[in-house]
Amino acid sequence: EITKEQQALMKIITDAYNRHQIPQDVAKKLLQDQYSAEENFLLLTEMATSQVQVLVEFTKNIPGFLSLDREDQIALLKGSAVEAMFLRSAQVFSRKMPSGHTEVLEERIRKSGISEEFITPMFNFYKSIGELHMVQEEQALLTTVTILTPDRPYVKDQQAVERLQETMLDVLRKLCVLQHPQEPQYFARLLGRLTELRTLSHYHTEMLVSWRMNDHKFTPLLCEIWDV
Ligand SMILES: O=C(O)c1ccc2nc(N3C[C@H]4CCC[C@@H](C3)[C@@H]4OCc3c(-c4c(Cl)cccc4Cl)noc3C3CC3)sc2c1
Repeated sequence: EITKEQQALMKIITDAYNRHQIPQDVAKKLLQDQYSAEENFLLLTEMATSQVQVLVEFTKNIPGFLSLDREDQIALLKGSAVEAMFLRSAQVFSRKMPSGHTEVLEERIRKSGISEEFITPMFNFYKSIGELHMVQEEQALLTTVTILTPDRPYVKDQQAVERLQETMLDVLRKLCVLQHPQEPQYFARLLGRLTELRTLSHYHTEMLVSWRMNDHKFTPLLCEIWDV
């Protein structure tokens, strides 16, 4: 079962995950009433920028992350940002936000110049995450496992990242057994979502290319993290 230090590790990560959220005044902008494709893109850009800042702060709280090689830290963030943002935003869709953010967010994403071929897998993913009914510790640990993926481009010391990721996977595996005793395959299903995330990340690269071709502008932070 889960050891004392694994409990402590899980608490640090879950507290950090809950502490670092998009500021409510930014999220509330979803409810403003302009709904043009241009307006939606601008709003999504602002929210993605805020989400990246939140993600960087969360990542700095992952025990051991700041001891990694500095350039590897950057490579892990760049390589996992989209996947971590899909996971984080999946909670918005599965939590059925009381403030009605869910409906307007879906509406704005569907009407922001993203081709239908990417919209369908995107919302299928959101649905498949919702069906897992993850507890917040599982959400925080799954995001942490995604960030600590050793085979991202340009990572030099993959062993160091692998050691960290394995520590987190061990806690997540035990947590899944505890939280979902009737579902022995639950942990495997969670890891299956990480495969789906990689596919979405490839679609996302195409989304960026298509936005660029239509002369859409991104913020400096998004340009840096997504090399656009
Ligand atoms: O906690 C809340 O209340 C809350 C409410 C809404 C909300 N929307 C959030 N988003 C909206 C958007 C979709 C999820 C990831 C990003 C943050 C943001 O990304 C938009 C985006 C994406 C993107 C999309 Cl459309 C879907 C999934 C992931 C990404 Cl990165 N790609 O490029 C962009 C910008 C247009 C350049 S986080 C959040 C929290």
